[in-house]
Amino acid sequence: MNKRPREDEPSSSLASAQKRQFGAGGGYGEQGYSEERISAQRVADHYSARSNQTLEERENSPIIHLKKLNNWIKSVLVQLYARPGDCVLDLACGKGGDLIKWDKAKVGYYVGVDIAEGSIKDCMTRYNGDSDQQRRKKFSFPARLICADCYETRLDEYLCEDAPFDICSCQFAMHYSWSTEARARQALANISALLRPGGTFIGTMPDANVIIKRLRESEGMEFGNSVYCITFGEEYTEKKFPASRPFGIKYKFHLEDAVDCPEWVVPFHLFKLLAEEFDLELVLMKNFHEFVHEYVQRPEFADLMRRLGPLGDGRSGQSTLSQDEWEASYLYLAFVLRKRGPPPSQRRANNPNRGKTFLAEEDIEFLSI
Ligand SMILES: C[S@@+](CC[C@H](N)C(=O)[O-])C[C@H]1O[C@@H](n2cnc3c(N)ncnc32)[C@H](O)[C@@H]1O
Repeated sequence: MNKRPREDEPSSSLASAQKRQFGAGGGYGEQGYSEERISAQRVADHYSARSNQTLEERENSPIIHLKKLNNWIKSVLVQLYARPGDCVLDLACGKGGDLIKWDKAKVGYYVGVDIAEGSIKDCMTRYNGDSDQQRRKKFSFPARLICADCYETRLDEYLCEDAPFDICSCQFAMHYSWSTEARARQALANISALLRPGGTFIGTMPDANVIIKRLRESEGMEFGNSVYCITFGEEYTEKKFPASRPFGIKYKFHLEDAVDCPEWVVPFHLFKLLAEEFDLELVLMKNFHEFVHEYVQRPEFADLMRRLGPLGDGRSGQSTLSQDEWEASYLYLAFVLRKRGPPPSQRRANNPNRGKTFLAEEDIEFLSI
């Protein structure tokens, strides 16, 4: 297993960063604001355009084993932290790739939010049980699907009647909030306000330590392998990232058969500090390599690994995760945060009006900012 690199990317100074970003008068400049929207829209368009793959297309993907490994990691997080009957808030839910995981955890209610209209519609199809991939019974929990920018929209207000949620999940997407401090704050404000005290926030995102280390090791502004490529702009030629500007550090990320859009570096120690401001305390943070090594030791998760198949099942001739896919997985980390405060002594009664068990397109709620 690779060793963790030292923590040498942007360091803390939220206050000074805030002053720079907001200027004396506070608020966005006109230009910064529209740039942000344009970037968020680019991300949304990219994901919207990626339609649901058939089972065959998926199995032929050059990163099929990486996708399976990612699914194993998300399943472990869900199994560790979700409880039967839980109300789930899935931020940046995409095409609903985690619905089966939540169903296995026997959750009671699900709200999925994503900025990409195409993805949220695919999520609806999957939820209704008619997607090509699914071929399974319908899900047992009622659901609600919302198309919105989770990092701009006041979801705390919009979803206040559904709150509190027991668990919030944001898988492979928290870094899209880190383009400005205002967005990062809105993301955490939404999560904190909607979680109950003692509620859990689970997620996965790029590991800034690894990305910055790889950039510094590379000769130019680009690094990667046969499955991924990361490119930083010329403004970072010195490969220095001042502590005073920890937001908006953009790079281009290409992951074969999956991602091709701008992303932002999230210095994890700042993420942790900012989360604390919103009463979210760190429970766990592990790079994917460490996560795999640790949890595959547990018999129940080793068994799940065999069933999902990212590392093969030991039969000869079976393909497994390639070295390049394993290296790409090193770019990510998993985290768990807990909302401060004592959990309520009683779970709130389930509101029978919440969500539906079959969703039509008209049921998808569209929120503009
Ligand atoms: C890599 S996909 C992950 C999808 C899903 N969480 C999963 O693990 O399968 C990233 C998702 O983040 C969504 N996303 C990006 N920016 C967003 C934003 N500002 N608000 C809501 N969703 C966003 C994208 O549309 C996309 O569905």
